[in-house]
Amino acid sequence: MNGTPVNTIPTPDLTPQQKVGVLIDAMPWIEQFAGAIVVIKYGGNAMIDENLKRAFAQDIVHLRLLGLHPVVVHGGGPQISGMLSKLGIESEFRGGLRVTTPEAMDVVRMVLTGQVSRELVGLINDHGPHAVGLSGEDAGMLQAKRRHAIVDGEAVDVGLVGDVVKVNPGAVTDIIEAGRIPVVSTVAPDVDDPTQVLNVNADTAAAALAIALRARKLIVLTDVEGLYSAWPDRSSLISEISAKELEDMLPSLESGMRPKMEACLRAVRGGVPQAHVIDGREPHSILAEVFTSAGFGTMVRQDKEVWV
Ligand SMILES: Nc1ncnc2c1ncn2[C@@H]1O[C@H](COP(=O)(O)OP(=O)(O)O)[C@@H](O)[C@H]1O
Ligand SMILES: CC(=O)N[C@@H](CCC(=O)OP(=O)(O)O)C(=O)O
Repeated sequence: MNGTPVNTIPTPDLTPQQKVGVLIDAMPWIEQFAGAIVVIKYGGNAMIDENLKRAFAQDIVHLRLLGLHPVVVHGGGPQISGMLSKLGIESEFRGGLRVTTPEAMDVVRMVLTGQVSRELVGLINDHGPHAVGLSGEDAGMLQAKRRHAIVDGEAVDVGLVGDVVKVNPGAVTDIIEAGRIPVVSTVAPDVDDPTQVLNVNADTAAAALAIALRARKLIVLTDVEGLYSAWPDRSSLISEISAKELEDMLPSLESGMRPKMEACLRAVRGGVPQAHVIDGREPHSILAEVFTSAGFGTMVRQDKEVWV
């Protein structure tokens, strides 16, 4: 860490007393999360403009400077779709997962590891030599098994799409222990044929990594305020939901929200105390989530313990 100041965004016109108040309010949270691993999934739909991407990179560096260990797992769905259409390769989603042909898989891998990861690593490293990019293929970090999508209750073949079945977090913990910030792309070798790589939904991979790293939080940044109980009715935002309640709700969820909320459920059932879905279109939403008591978006919590 070189301690370079990263607050390049002008602060609103607060009095010195108000500024101190903000700092004092944040102190208990800074203390509570010092040393904690927090996995942050940055969805492609939240990477909508340059200022937002820069604010995201700043927040990640702020977390590190405040003593947390952020691990970034990035998506890139819209960026992959853009490249596929530029190359004239057809692509469609079934049950929130991309139908991935061998031809599309080459593009998925190229865009995630060669484009989106490089850009995020570069933006974080504008603040110092913090970020290291790696993919599920590096140092045997992820192994995946081919999976189906579920559409109207039926299993549907989506090609070279995998679900994470094994995580070896050694490479990530090495980077964390060196004080740096891992930035993970979610392609992974097929456990049944290691010469084949599979396309892993980034929410799914983030959850698996959060469990393996015993993260204190999984934070998923997307392009809505959180989970709505009656989408698209925007008055139905859920601020908090238990794992059991979410499990009951899952079959009714559609499009990208299904894998996202499955991932949150998987994370909390796997021991991560909290999973959050927050609006990545709001600058500095990560800091608001971690360091304020008001919270932000939708929090998925573990089921309350039942005492008998
Ligand atoms: N119940 C719901 N609550 C919120 N968003 C929903 C819901 N159902 C479907 N969606 C859709 O899911 C989208 C987020 O998923 P996705 O597009 O895959 O995002 P990302 O790229 O961040 O992973 C939202 O933009 C919204 O259109
Ligand atoms: C299997 C599958 O659907 N993989 C995703 C991987 C990228 C991703 O998850 O990106 P977002 O987080 O931006 O949606 C895809 O091909 O789009």
